[in-house]
Amino acid sequence: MQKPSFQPYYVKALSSEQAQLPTWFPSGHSEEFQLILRKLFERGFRLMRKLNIQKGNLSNISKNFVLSNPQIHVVMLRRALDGSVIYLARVGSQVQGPSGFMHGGATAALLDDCVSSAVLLSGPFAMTVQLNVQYRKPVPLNSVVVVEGYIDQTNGRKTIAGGKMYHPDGALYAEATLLFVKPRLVEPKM
Ligand SMILES: CCCCCCCCCCCC(=O)SCCNC(=O)CCNC(=O)[C@H](O)C(C)(C)COP(=O)(O)OP(=O)(O)OC[C@H]1O[C@@H](n2cnc3c(N)ncnc32)[C@H](O)[C@@H]1OP(=O)(O)O
Repeated sequence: MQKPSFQPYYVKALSSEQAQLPTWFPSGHSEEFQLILRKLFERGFRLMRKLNIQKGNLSNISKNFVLSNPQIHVVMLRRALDGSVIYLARVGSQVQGPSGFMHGGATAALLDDCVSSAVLLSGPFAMTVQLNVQYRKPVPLNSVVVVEGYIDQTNGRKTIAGGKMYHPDGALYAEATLLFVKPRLVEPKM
């Protein structure tokens, strides 16, 4: 199933009414960042809280490479309608690959993490076994990116999923297709 790209509903959201942000909305972000978050709320995304309660086997996420990384500040949102997940992320200066731009491995990790969140929050524990990233534009350091993760289809223990990384104006930085497999035996702790 082909998911609609992020851009059309992002652009459409710009014309709709302002959503009311919760009082616990993290402060200190740019106006641009707050505008995107507001628009996402209007599209039905909700900030995830109390993750360890919702998914007991994910209670260790504070050690997650991406979510605990001081160079990658993430606000996670999820849409109940289809389980897709949005990461609003600010990438710092020390995730450099090419001079002035984000390392491709960091881009891949961010995509993998966002899509993994969509998969893990939608079903049983599964691990990435394939990650195919298409890099479309270099991502500047010290910038805000919007990452979308969604499930395409699940067939038995296998889930095919996808992710996209955008500039806040909707320009595509990178896109990925992923294959997840639910382990046959033990469920590793994340
Ligand atoms: C929410 C809060 C935030 C939470 C945020 C948290 C985000 C965390 C994100 C972390 C994401 C990661 O980095 S995960 C870490 C990187 N990934 C890994 O380390 C996974 C390493 N791989 C494995 O351990 C293993 O392959 C398993 C356990 C996944 C599967 O082994 P298994 O259980 O023995 O299954 P097995 O029989 O081999 O395979 C089952 C089926 O899948 C197919 N299959 C298996 N591997 C592959 C493959 N690479 N490519 C194609 N197909 C494959 C097999 O052919 C088979 O198909 P058929 O014969 O049935 O048709």
